[in-house]
Amino acid sequence: MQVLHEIEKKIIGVIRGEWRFEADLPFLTGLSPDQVRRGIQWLKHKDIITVNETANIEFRLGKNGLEALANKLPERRLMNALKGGQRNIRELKKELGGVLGPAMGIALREGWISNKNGIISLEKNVDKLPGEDTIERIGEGNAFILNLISKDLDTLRSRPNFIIEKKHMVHAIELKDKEIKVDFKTKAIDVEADAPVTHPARVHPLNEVIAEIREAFVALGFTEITGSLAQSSFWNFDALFTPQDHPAREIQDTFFLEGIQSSNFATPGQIKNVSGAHKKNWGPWSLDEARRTVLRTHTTCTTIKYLAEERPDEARAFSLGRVFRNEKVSYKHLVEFHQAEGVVTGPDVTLRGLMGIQEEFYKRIGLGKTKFWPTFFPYTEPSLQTMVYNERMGKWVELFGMGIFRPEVTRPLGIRRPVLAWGGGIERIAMIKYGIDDVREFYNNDLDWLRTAEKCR
Ligand SMILES: N[C@@H](Cc1ccccc1)C(=O)O
Repeated sequence: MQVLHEIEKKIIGVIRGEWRFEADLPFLTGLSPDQVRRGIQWLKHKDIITVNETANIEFRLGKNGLEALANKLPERRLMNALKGGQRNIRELKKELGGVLGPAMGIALREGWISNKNGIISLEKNVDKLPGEDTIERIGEGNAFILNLISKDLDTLRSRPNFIIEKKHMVHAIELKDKEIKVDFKTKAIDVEADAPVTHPARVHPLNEVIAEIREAFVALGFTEITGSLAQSSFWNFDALFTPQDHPAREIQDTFFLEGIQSSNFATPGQIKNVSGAHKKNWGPWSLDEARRTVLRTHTTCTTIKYLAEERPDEARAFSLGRVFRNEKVSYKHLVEFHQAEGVVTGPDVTLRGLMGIQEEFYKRIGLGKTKFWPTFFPYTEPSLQTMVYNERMGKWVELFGMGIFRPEVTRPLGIRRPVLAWGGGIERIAMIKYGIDDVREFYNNDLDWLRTAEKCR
């Protein structure tokens, strides 16, 4: 028993036992042409009906046809002119003008008239000349081939400008199984009906995760901050109390923009104070080194620049974006990837509070078991690392680095309140959520994967 939509039932109701033209179905069913079109598509897809397409030809009179309708066919006019007896061709020419030629051609060929040295006489009286019937039937309107006698029509079709033809495609609808049983009482929509698989546009899986992280931050009351991808070494390293001979500042870890020295990147006061902290701890400090432009190696440069510029008493801010590291590409490393970074400052922020925010944040982005581990960053003290348990791989993976900014970072920039900060790779989170083991998968543009990738919880 087929469960069908109301529209389908109405169509089946009128094609039981006989085929119908699609064009007649709106009248027969009371459906709109649009509903009929849809219903036919559904029924065809369900293999309940067959649709046969044929061409129907519509005929109208052309210029010469209309002229014949008004004044009769040229050969008829000629024969009428001969009814009273034979005539001289010159006289006829005066009377009939341009139509005399074609009229003589046909009438002579058919033996209706004869021509003896320019004297024309009628040989035979013909009641209905070929084509006269068709011209009458079409008249000034139009007609389909069913209403016409094809032999009569054909004589006119071969003459120029008598008949105009227009092709219409018509669809004849027929039931495949004449005995089909339709339940006329059941529900209107069959939610289990097969439907073709479609692949509507979707957001890239990585962008989906980025959007989700952004939403989690916003829900926790954070405001988004942004920064440029190219930065002075000053903001990427020096302001973050990273010594100028630190290994991270080596060419094999960082992409330097060759020959581009940053200028006006900080105020003289900021440069004086930051360099002061460096000199006090490690001796000589080079302004040229601080000027070297780098592709930012982390989003923490956006955080510190924001804090130095705004010096907020209280703030919750976050940034998301691309970072670059001169690393060998592998299943877990890309040279270009994304980081998420959060920062909180206020009169009474604490390390405990930082851990609380982390737990809330991970819960919101759907990560499971997490734990904290002590670690080291040049700019935070204490420093922690969160690890998240990857159920599928059965192992702990590093997630965010975090800590409280050292006074050597905050004091030179006039930041008075304690600052909590954390940051880490977005691809890593996305790998856990999408259950993939190779980070390169996000950038392979594998359509099959992009179409079917689903986040696992
Ligand atoms: N910038 C660190 C993370 C971090 C951010 C903020 C504070 C401490 C650590 C990284 O790249 O991994």
